[in-house]
Amino acid sequence: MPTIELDAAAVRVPLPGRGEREILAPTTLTLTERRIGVIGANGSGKSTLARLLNGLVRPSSGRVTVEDRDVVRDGAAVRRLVGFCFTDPAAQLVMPTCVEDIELSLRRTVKDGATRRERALAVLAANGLADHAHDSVHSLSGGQRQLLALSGVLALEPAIVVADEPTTLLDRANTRRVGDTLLGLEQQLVLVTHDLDLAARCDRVIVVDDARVVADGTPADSIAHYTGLVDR
Ligand SMILES: Nc1ncnc2c1ncn2[C@@H]1O[C@H](COP(=O)(O)OP(=O)(O)OP(=O)(O)O)[C@@H](O)[C@H]1O
Repeated sequence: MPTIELDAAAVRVPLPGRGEREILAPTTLTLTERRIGVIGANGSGKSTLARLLNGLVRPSSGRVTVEDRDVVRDGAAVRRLVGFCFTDPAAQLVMPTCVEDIELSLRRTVKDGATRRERALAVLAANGLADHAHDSVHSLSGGQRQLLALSGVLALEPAIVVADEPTTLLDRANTRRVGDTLLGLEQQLVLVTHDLDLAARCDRVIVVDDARVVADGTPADSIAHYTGLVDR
């Protein structure tokens, strides 16, 4: 599996007229497991941590590297390695039909139009969307839309997938479908989630509370720590 390293990486944002606020305290982690869950309360800093991993957020101090590439200095290389899946697929889906949306993802890497179409159809088929290739993105269910957004990320064959609450908008059946797809990926997965059943299926779970990592270990230990915080 790839290696993601945070070396005292912290994120601070300006508070107008009042200095700065730390939204992630200096954090040092080495992530090498296949499926890494990140859990914690609303506003605790999970998305900030996830966004550091592909340069969507830059560390205010410290360093983040992916396979020894610095997310700030080697941003383009890091974005090729790390695919990012958002909570709301609408943030990623912009073309009228499903196949066109995947083709858009592939526009830089596959120059020939016929090959691009072939590759896009294969990616849709691999994610159970073959029958919807020529359908409007808007005709899909919420779960199918999330799978389509994920397909667009997977089309680029990233070594790592970071998914930020990808099932939050989904019902139970679609949560299971999208969760099964993500947890079954061959790639390394960093999964930010409020779904403790999905977190329990990861190899390692990190708990974020009040802008810092407060637990990091087996799913059972980390989930117990988190529920202890909630019940406190
Ligand atoms: N660019 C920014 N400027 C100011 N504050 C920010 C910025 N980005 C995040 N924050 C604040 O930092 C805190 C942590 O945000 P973050 O999105 O990382 O939390 P989260 O754990 O992912 O929450 P949720 O579960 O609600 O998605 C929140 O209070 C948020 O309002």
